[in-house]
Amino acid sequence: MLRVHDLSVDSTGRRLLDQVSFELAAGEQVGVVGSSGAGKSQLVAALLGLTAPGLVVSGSVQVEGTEVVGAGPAVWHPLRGRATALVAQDPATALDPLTRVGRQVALPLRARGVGRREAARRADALLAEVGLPGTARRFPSQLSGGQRQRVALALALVGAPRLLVADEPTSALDPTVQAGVLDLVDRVTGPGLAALLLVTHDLAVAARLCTRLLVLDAGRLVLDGPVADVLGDPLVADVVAASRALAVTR
Ligand SMILES: Nc1ncnc2c1ncn2[C@@H]1O[C@H](COP(=O)(O)OP(=O)(O)OP(=O)(O)O)[C@@H](O)[C@H]1O
Repeated sequence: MLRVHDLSVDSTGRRLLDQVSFELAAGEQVGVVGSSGAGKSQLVAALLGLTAPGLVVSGSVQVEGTEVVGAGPAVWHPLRGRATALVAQDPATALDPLTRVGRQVALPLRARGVGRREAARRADALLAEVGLPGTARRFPSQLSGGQRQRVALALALVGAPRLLVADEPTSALDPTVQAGVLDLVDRVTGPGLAALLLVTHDLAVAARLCTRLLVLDAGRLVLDGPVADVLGDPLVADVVAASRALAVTR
């Protein structure tokens, strides 16, 4: 699904991501953990062609065999939403506040030539699948934060992506609704379904959803292995301490 080799991201005079290499198989559920500033978001951005202007990406990222480092819209167009899809931390970045959620979920289908009625029917079905039946005519402002993140997930799933990248998908949510959204992410990814790359501060969450963990520290990939091996590694103690400290300050 994904082959990453020597991926680096540089700012002027500073390396934010340093020669990261790993592979991710179809249907694999992999967590990316690391303390604040470790480079998790830079990794996600570089993988998905979303690196901020002014930063320089080097190395190689192949999405299902297609090289995407330095690729333009023509290369990304057939991949975005189908090969890869992103669920960001804040659903507000994915949703249009002025468009009813059913229409938002239907729009990518319409863009692919699906008829109006069929697109609406499929949007309704997808909203029901993420636990929001009957909400198609609501605006994002008429939904709770957890419900909005479910709509963002429906939007990410509409193209049946083969890799779902979720960057702290529940950290903006109330703890009481976090579990429901994570269960949903778990239900729609895994063997035979989409692969998952889950960025999280929370090792417990990563351990629950993922079979393998990547640990970033100061832009470097310092560990990559099965969850049990990584959690048992002394290097991870620092990450655990950092994530606990963060949980307390939050
Ligand atoms: N546009 C930018 N220009 C220069 N440096 C940046 C830019 N964006 C992020 N950085 C720096 O890159 C480093 C990695 O940031 P990144 O956001 O990837 O960390 P993170 O692991 O996702 O942290 P957090 O868990 O706090 O979100 C940080 O030191 C950050 O200050």
